[in-house]
This record gives sequence, structure tokens and C-alpha cells, in this order.
Amino acid sequence: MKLRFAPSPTGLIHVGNARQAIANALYARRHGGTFQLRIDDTDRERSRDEYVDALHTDLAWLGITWDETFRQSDRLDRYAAAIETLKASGRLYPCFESEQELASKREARIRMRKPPIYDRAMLRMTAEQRAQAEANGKVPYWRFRLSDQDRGVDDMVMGRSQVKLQSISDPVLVRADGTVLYTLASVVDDMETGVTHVLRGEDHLTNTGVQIDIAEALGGKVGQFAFAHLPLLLDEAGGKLSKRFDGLSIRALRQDGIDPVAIVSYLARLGSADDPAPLSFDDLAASYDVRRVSRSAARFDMRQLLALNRRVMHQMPFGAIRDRLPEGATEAFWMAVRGNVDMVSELRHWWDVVGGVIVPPVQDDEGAYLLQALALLPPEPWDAQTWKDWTTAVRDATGRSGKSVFHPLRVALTGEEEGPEMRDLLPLMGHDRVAERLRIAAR
Ligand SMILES: Nc1ncnc2c1ncn2[C@@H]1O[C@H](COP(=O)(O)OP(=O)(O)OP(=O)(O)O)[C@@H](O)[C@H]1O
Repeated sequence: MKLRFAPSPTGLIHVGNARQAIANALYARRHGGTFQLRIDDTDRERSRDEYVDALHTDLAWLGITWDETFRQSDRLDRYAAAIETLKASGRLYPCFESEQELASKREARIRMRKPPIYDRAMLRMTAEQRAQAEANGKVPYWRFRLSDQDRGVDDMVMGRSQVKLQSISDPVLVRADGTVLYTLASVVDDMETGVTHVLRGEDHLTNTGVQIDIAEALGGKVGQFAFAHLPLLLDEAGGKLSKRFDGLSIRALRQDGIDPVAIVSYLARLGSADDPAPLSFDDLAASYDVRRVSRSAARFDMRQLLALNRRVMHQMPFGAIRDRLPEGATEAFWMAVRGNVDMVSELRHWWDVVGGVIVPPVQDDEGAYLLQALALLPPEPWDAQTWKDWTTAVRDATGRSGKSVFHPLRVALTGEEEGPEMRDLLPLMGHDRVAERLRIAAR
């Protein structure tokens, strides 16, 4: 069994692309198959080496590894050989119509209430007519003559469908400049490199019948590939994702401090019958079933991802995050704050709270209370019991109770209404810092 993820290096991969990469990698792992990374860079104008590098970095960061990889631009000779085969069997035929001519033909067919597909006029062209066109300086592009049969596709997500090839235009597979189109290159690669399962976005669904037809024309077997088309992922507003706007790129999420385990766990189960849970790649693979993916479009929801990220961080041992913590941060700090952050980037703030400078807000009418609390602050050494001892003394001295004891102190010491346990934060802050903040907040 072999699966492949085949992105074009035309921008930074987004969560929709990553969803496909993850689905393929999980399926391959679950069934002991090979996972191939194919770089679809035949579009020389839009493809960039820097995006190939970025793709490698982003996949590696997500923890997705591949067993083999290649670039389509290194296999142009293989596509040329396939083109010759199809020409020799008469399945590829030269065409000379311009865009304008095709557009007016289409309009005429619509007026005649015929389906606006290509009329195969060039199939009927004689050798003399062709010679004449070439003598006039015209260079042909090449269409693939689709067979007349219907093609049945059993899709693991979309179910069974019947593609009527007669209602599709013969696709152009070779441009006038000799370059090959994706539709052909993809089939040649899948056949020659032994791909068995094609998991990809729904945007490729309409290609499937055509690709099966091309594969057969190149000597492939019917049913050679198993297909699964996953619905496209939409952004929160229901819009399309694009590699050209990088808001939901893997890179941007990484820079925001989201953990890769949360991203992979979220995308693996988004839009499926299984609830997202923070799991390792192997655990996700063990239960991965593409048939449980829903047919309807899924929406990316940042709140769900953050909730999952919070769960991932809550379970994370110090050793796994040490490198991403602010410099000097200790294990005690991490254990105190890890249940209270959605993202790594929020840690900076809590590090300033315990070890740096914050400006606590002035609290109206609480000045006298805060100074009373300051006077009762016990001497160091402090431990997890100190907060309880201190606030009990404050409560007894002031006659306050409940939230009115704790809340002004928390706000004065952290600048926040809520957060990690004060019991854990207090020893990390230390006496002098606490005293200083109480003084400032009491002004
Ligand atoms: N929004 C999306 N949701 C899920 N999968 C997607 C989405 N967009 C693209 N894909 C899938 O990502 C894989 C990689 O495709 P590709 O690199 O062509 O992506 P693309 O975003 O459509 O890029 P481009 O705009 O450059 O064509 C394909 O399987 C494609 O179906």
C-alpha cells in the first residue's frame, strides 16, 4: 500500500493542506503503508524553492515524516514518454482552436441547448488540414480523447458515483509550449511509483473519472486506485482557504505558539465522527478511519483548536517544553501555569508576573485593605502553605470574607482577574516583589 501527499510549492501550506497530509500519513501508518511526499512543481511560474523548504520544515514540525519524496520537475522525461504512448495510440490529438474560438463555440452550443463541452472538431481534421495549420505557424496543444463509457468511482468518503465521461470535455494534457498538465503528470506518477490509495481534497473529485480513463489508456487496471476525497476545510467565516493569505498557515499557528500535537489532533478528527482529543501521532493512527470523515464541508474553529491546545499544554511535562519557555523559567513555574494557558505565547506574561515587572492596576477604594495585607505579609521562606496562612491572617484582621479577601490581592499581584493558583505563584514571586506590587496598587 502506498499513499501520497502532493502539494504545489506555491505558498505556505494552510490547515486545509495539512489536513490532507495528516490524513494520508495516518492512513499509511495505520495500515503499514508507505507515505510519499510528491512536490507538484510543474507550474514553473508559481512554484518556488523556498516554499519546498518551508513545506519540509512545516511537515517536520508537525511530526509528519515521509518514506520517499520527489519533485515532478525531475520526471519530465517520464511524462514525455507517456505523451508519446498516448499519441501513438491515438488517444492524444492535436488542437489548434484559440480561446476565442472555443468561447464562441461554447456560446453557440448553449444557444442550441447542447451541453457546452468541446465538440471534438479537431478529431475530424485531415492530415492536409493539420499540415496547413502548422504551415501557417500554428502550434498544437493536445487533448486526451475520453472513452465513451461511464466510470464508476467508489469513494471511501463520498460514496459511489458514476462519472459520465461523455458530458466532460476532452481534457488538454499538453500545452502548446510542450508542458504537461497536472492531470497527466499525476496519473503517470501514481502509476509508476506504485501509489495504491489516493486521499485528497474534494476539489479533485471531478478529475477522478478522467484520471481513471487516462490510467487505463496507459495500461493501468480498472480499480487500480482506491479513492477518498475529503471535503474542503473552510475558514471561520465559511470562506475558501488560500496559500496566498497566510492567516491559517501552519507557520502562522506555530508563530502564535500553538503546539503541533494540538494541530495534528484537531485536523485528524475535524469533521469526523470522532471527538478531537490530544493524542500522539501513533495513537491517532491506531484509531484512524477515513470512512468516519463527514461528506460535508468542515469549518476551522480557532476556539476548538485553542481548547485542545490548552489540554495538550496541561499534560505536558517540563522537559518537553523547556526550550520554548522564557529564559530562566523553572519547572516550578511551568507546573504552576501550565493549566492556565491556551498558547505558549501567553507564558511570557506569566513569567513577568512571577519574575519580572508588571504594573498592577490601581483598585478604587482598596488602598487601605492592600496596605493592611502588606503589613501582615509573612517573612520568607515561602512555600505552598504561605498563601493560605497569609490570607487567613488577613481575613481575621479585616473581618472580610470570601472573594473580597482574595480578589483584590490577586489583581494587585498579577494584574489579572483570574489565572494560576495563587498558592503556587506566591513563592515564585517572592516577598519583595509582592510587597512592591501591594504598595503600587494601594496608591
Ligand atoms: N481548503 C482545503 N481543505 C482541504 N484540503 C485542501 C484545501 N485546499 C487544498 N486542499 C488539498 O491540499 C492538497 C494539496 O493541494 P495544493 O497544493 O494544490 O493546494 P491548494 O491550496 O489548492 O493550492 P493552490 O492554490 O496552489 O492550487 C490537495 O489534496 C488539495 O485537495
